[in-house]
Amino acid sequence: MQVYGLQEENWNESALSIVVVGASGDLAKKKIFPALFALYYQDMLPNHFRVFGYARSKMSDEEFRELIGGSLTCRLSDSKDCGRKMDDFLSRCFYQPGQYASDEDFGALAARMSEGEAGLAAADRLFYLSIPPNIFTAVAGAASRAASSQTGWTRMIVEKPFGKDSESFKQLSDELYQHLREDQIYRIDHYLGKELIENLTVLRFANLVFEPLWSRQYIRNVQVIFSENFGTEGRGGYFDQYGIVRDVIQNHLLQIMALFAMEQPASLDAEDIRNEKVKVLKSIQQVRLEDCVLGQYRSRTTKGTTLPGYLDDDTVPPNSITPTFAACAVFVNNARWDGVPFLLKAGKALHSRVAEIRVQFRHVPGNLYRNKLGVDLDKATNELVIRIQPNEGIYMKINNKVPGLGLRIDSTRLDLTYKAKYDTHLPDAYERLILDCINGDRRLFIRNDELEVAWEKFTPVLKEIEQRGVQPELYPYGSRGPVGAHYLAAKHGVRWGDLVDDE
Ligand SMILES: NC(=O)C1=CN([C@@H]2O[C@H](COP(=O)(O)OP(=O)(O)OC[C@H]3O[C@@H](n4cnc5c(N)ncnc54)[C@H](OP(=O)(O)O)[C@@H]3O)[C@@H](O)[C@H]2O)C=CC1
Ligand SMILES: O=C1O[C@H](COP(=O)(O)O)[C@@H](O)[C@H](O)[C@H]1O
Repeated sequence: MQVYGLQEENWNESALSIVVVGASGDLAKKKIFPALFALYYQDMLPNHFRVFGYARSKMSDEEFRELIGGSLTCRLSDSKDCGRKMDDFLSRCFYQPGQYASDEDFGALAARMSEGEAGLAAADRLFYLSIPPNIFTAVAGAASRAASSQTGWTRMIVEKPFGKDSESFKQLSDELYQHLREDQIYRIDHYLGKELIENLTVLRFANLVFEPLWSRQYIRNVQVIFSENFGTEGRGGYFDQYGIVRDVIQNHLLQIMALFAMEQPASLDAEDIRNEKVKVLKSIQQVRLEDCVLGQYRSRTTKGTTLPGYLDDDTVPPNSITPTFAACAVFVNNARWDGVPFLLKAGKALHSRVAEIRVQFRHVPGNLYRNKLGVDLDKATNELVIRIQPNEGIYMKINNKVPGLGLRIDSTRLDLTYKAKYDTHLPDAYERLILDCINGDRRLFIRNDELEVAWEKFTPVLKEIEQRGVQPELYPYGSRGPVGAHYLAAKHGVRWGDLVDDE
């Protein structure tokens, strides 16, 4: 395996063509091209790399360069050479218009790719499917038939959503297997590419102090929290067909939970890690409707400005009951986690943008300092917070004597805030994941059986919600979400750590 960015001697041996299918779209512009430029800027791409945009929209190479040029930024600290590098990068970008199911059009793309591959020992081709899911299979078929590499590898990154339930997942999966082998499919969940998520296994398995505490014996509950302070703006059409459970909880939050709760893998090999994830996912109980709270944001007028409700989005059908907020209590039926609630909470149009994991520990038995800590024992227990974004960091809430005469105890933090400790920019998740795919590193991509189990756990409750037409509880735009989330937490003896910290 060639490891680009690390083994420079390999860089001249083969060509790399990266094809962004759906190049005219939102994700391509917002994330994929900026990530590719950031990799190029950091010299992580091989010498003979070229980028091809592919979509139905008609554009010349020049127009395409203009389109993506506007979204590239020189955000890296050493940006003095950035203008020149940007021009170099753009000169390696090309655009090929075409239909998604057309072998002929993908053949024309292949002919253009071949031009830059001539004379090199191997030509590797990476297709990033940044398109709506209803055309994944058509593209996989046409691209693999007409534009696969004959001398190197061909890989495809497939975006979410990967199905809507167990049945549609299986259909999509079977269809993709008609064109691609498992080792060619890179199912992306961009949360796995975030710095703090990569660090989760390091934190657990490289520190003696955590692993012994990582069980029902010491942990009271685990909270995986995602909140955004903006609504579906512009993506309502997509979002309404899926809802927040499918958009965020069944994938991003469940993946985080699996990494958090799995047993130690035999090695850092992708298959060993993914075997452990599948094992713990299988041990999760079916999610029950009585353990879920659903919400939908409504409009709110504040200081003379009206923030639109979900139903005010023109792309959302009138009277939609699609949830934009959900909190679910999930349980793992195994010896390590029996009885520990994992609370997964996600919402749009809330009061802040944050993603974090909160681990609340049990009370110290026979606590000597009980009367010094006040009556609120919830506030006096240790809590480990892994802040995924923004202001990435890890902190542990501990009880500490307030310095000075007398004996006053205070809850304070052992704090590792990344920007205070590390003078380096954190790579965007898409940078890391695209580079991993180029290097053939599958650890942070999702295997088919992981998704199969993930859908098994959520499909029954999603169907029940839809069949019963469960009405979401309304919450105002910019609020802390529906009150029902507090009742759900209280039912399981939990207080939301993010809301306590806000007080
Ligand atoms: N945008 C985001 O923030 C995120 C997106 N994703 C996923 O990434 C993928 C791409 O997302 P995004 O860029 O937002 O998608 P877009 O809706 O912007 O679609 C991408 C491109 O696909 C083509 N397209 C759109 N609709 C259709 C259609 N019905 N039939 C055929 N072609 C169509 C269009 O290109 P043209 O008309 O030129 O052919 C469009 O520019 C999706 O699977 C999405 O779920 C995942 C996480 C976040
Ligand atoms: O996958 C998705 O993620 C984004 C949030 O990603 P982030 O990296 O900006 O936190 C979310 O807005 C979107 O609805 C969802 O599809």
